[in-house]
Amino acid sequence: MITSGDKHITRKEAAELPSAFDKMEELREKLQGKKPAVFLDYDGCLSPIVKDPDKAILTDEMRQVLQQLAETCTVSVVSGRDRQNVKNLVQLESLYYAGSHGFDITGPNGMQAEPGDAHEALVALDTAEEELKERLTDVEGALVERKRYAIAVHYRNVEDALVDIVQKAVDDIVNAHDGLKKGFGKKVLELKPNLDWHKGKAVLWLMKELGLDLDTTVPIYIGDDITDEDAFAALQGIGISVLVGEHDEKTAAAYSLEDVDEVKQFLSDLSKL
Ligand SMILES: O=P(O)(O)OC[C@H]1O[C@H](O[C@H]2O[C@H](CO)[C@@H](O)[C@H](O)[C@H]2O)[C@H](O)[C@@H](O)[C@@H]1O
Repeated sequence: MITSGDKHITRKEAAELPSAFDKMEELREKLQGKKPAVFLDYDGCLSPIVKDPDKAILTDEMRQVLQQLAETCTVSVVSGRDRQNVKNLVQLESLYYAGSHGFDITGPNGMQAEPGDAHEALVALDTAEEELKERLTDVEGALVERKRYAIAVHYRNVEDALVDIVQKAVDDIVNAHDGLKKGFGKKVLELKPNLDWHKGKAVLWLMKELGLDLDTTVPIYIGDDITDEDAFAALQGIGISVLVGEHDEKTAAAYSLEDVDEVKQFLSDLSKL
């Protein structure tokens, strides 16, 4: 039985985490007699962070590693991106995809679910999208990216002196819609449904839905961003969490990998365990 109830979460500085490669024996012991279920973030984990979100392409080598892994265990991509967008980037039918930070999930055999009950937020998201585009039309470099159940407002390509304008627009618009809340990421602000749902809940939901019991399965989550912390926290004490690189806050992950190349090597090693 998996629950996501309140539990004490330990957080560390990213620099304190041991490399997953240095702890392969420990990981092997955790997996003894059990199967992994692998949950992966996309940007910064499967594909490097780049200036243009449309250019965050998955390499053929990474696709091949994911394909091989999916032949040995359940693999899911849990992303802040739109679910269909991230599926188009990965292009593997055998994987599960949780998009919009876990609000929108599909998988093999026709699985389709919106377990966070975000449907009612669609009207507020539609209105906010229009308002943001209007407010930011003259801010060079600002990009409004609509996902089914979230809006990303990117400021990576906005000059420092203008970032305040982006932040103020997001604050004003999120405050005008009770049904929405603000989230943070790498050079991005997000407007999301104001609901108690996140990547961690989506991972636990998928495990339950797929009958992945902790007696037989070890969940492994790999991600690089603040939104992945909800999944690291959900798996603390019951699974294996790996932070890729670092972000601005302390982490609930237990192991680290440096970059996308290390993720690829780790996943390849995992499929051979
Ligand atoms: O949960 P993820 O799969 O990691 O998605 C998080 C956000 O990723 C994308 O934005 C980030 O990556 C872009 C491409 O490297 C980069 O340009 C941007 O600055 C990053 O914030 C994506 O565009 C967002 O929708 C996701 O929420």
